[in-house]
Amino acid sequence: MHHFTYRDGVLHAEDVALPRLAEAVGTPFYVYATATLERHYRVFRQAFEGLPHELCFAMKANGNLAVVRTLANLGAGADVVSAGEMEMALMAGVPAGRIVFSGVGKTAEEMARALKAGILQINVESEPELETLAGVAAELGLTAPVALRVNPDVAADTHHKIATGKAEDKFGIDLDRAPAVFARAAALPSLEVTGVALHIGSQITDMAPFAAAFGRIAGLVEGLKGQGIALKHIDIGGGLGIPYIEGTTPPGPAEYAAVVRQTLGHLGATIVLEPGRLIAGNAGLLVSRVVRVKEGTSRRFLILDAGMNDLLRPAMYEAHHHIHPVQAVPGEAPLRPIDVVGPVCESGDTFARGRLLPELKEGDLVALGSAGAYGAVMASTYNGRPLVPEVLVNGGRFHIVRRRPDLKEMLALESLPDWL
Ligand SMILES: Cc1ncc(COP(=O)(O)O)c(C=O)c1O
Ligand SMILES: N[C@@H](CCCC[NH3+])C(=O)O
Repeated sequence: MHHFTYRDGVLHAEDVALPRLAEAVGTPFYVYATATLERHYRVFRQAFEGLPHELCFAMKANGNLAVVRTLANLGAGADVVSAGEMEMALMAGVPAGRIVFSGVGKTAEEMARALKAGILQINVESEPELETLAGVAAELGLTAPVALRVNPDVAADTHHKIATGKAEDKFGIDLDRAPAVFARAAALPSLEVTGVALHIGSQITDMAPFAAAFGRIAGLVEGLKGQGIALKHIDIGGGLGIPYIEGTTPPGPAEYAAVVRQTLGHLGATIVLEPGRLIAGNAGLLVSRVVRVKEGTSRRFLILDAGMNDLLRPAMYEAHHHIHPVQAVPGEAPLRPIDVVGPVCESGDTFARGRLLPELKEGDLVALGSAGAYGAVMASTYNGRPLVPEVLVNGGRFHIVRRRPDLKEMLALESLPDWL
């Protein structure tokens, strides 16, 4: 069941011991477990069995080439939000016909690239975007497959920075404007209206907002049918939350799929799913080494070689990530509260405050859990720190999918003007 487990006294990713991996790759690094990715993908699809659907993995959660290839091999499509993500999806082997393109700020150039690639659908988020897309398609002599992203004005109980479905959020077309915009889209000859899209936020662990939003969309779809606009696709976005805290079990794909069946199942459309976090989140760890332990006057600090630039979520969303000592800890080992921090020069570079951990010392390895989604993709080189490697394990083997650049390579992107 679990693909990160203690064996022979140390934490393993599948059959690879993390200390061995750390030796080979150097710390910090991200590691992803193939078996977990595959299991999450299968469980999600099984929940929707019998309902026509297309699963487009949200690449913003994890754009690692080997992760996306693993999912593409199982039949996944991709939800992309930039030309860069689209090219990465194609490179990973996702067929163009399984790619949907979302986002409020697509440029005309990005639209043209998507149309030339022949993707499944462009999810348009505003009236001006619709007009631009119609123009781009007409100029290329192509027909753009379009879904309109609607804002259902539903509050999702999640961190305010990742809620997207309220009227005041920048995403989607207001529900009451939607019929008119659909009519306009249907009248534009370079567009083919294929569907409606929504996405109310991320890390949602309560099914009620999904039910409310899907119910509103069902009403819209029925109204449009009366208007003579039949939709092939209902793209319900992503957003299903995962357990970050060990031992908690938020509703999973089965409960989510039940809501989808109840609210949208009768409409006969293909449901497009865009899960990101649920597929990749608990399939990844960030492995880091203890640089030193500092006993302050008021607090104790465990200083890691990974920082907020490598895993931004705690600093940005006060997110909780489990911290696993890589060396197995005997059951009776005393636990003491300690602040787990990185080396970056900001107090926000804190992974956990007062976390109960066994005694750890310089050189020990720890693994930050649930780091497979919105981890490496949100990393930066802040404080002159190179992006860390990403490794995929599969059974007993591993592959470094992205290696650590050396400082020379990192600096090679910079140059000085000749007048300085
Ligand atoms: C349009 C869209 N689809 C899918 C996702 C993926 O969401 P999650 O990782 O929460 O499943 C997001 C991010 O929240 C999104 O903005
Ligand atoms: N980056 C966020 C999720 C954003 C979802 C994007 N729409 C997180 O780490 O939780």
